[in-house]
Amino acid sequence: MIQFKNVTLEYPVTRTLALDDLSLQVGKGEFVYLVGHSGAGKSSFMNLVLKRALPTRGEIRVAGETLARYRGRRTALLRRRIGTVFQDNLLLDHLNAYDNVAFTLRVTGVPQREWAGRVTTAMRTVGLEHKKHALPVQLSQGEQQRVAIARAIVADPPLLLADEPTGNLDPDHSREVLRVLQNVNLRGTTVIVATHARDLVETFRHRTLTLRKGRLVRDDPYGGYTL
Ligand SMILES: Nc1ncnc2c1ncn2[C@@H]1O[C@H](COP(=O)(O)OP(=O)(O)OP(=O)(O)O)[C@@H](O)[C@H]1O
Repeated sequence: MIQFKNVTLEYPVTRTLALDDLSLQVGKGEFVYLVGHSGAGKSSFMNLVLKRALPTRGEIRVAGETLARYRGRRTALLRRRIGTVFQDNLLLDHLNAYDNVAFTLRVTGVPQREWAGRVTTAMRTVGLEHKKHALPVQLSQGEQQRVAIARAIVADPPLLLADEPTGNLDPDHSREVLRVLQNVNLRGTTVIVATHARDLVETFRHRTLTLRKGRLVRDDPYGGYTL
């Protein structure tokens, strides 16, 4: 699903070396954690996969295709096929949970007759079918995070990128979110989770990639949190 070959990312203005000669592969259907100290390069990795940033050197392939060959509209289409759960993509305040989730279907061009069924399935996956009429302010942070996951998965993306999906959540809600992500993975979506949540990485074991100063220093198939 993802292949990085000797990828280096140096941010232009500050000349920060965010990723340094990174080579790795993530196969279809895998569940992978990305861990590392703050500034290790986790978000930069996600941004490269989404082509929000361009590598200074090296080659990136997503779903078998070289990202450098994607241009304009194709880049937009690629992004639409990748579900994202990021701290900064908040729910739209004026829309209820159902409409927030349906919004993804609108922008991905899914026919309207499929919306109700798909939204209901996604809301059920995150355990919030009964809250579909609630506005974001009427939901707890954990529930809002689960709606954000429902929104990310409703179009059945082959790949889901989650950057700190349990940031700001208490331990119970964090575990709930992790279970949801695992369910999504069991349904066939490749899931990559960048996180600082040691307890989750230790409890729900999956392959774990550790970055340190932009370098891959560990690739543990059985998981475990060692920075
Ligand atoms: N847009 C940018 N311009 C310049 N430097 C950046 C930019 N974004 C990130 N950096 C720098 O690149 C390095 C990697 O940052 P990145 O956000 O990828 O780390 P991270 O592992 O996601 O950190 P955190 O766990 O704190 O989110 C850091 O030194 C950071 O300061």
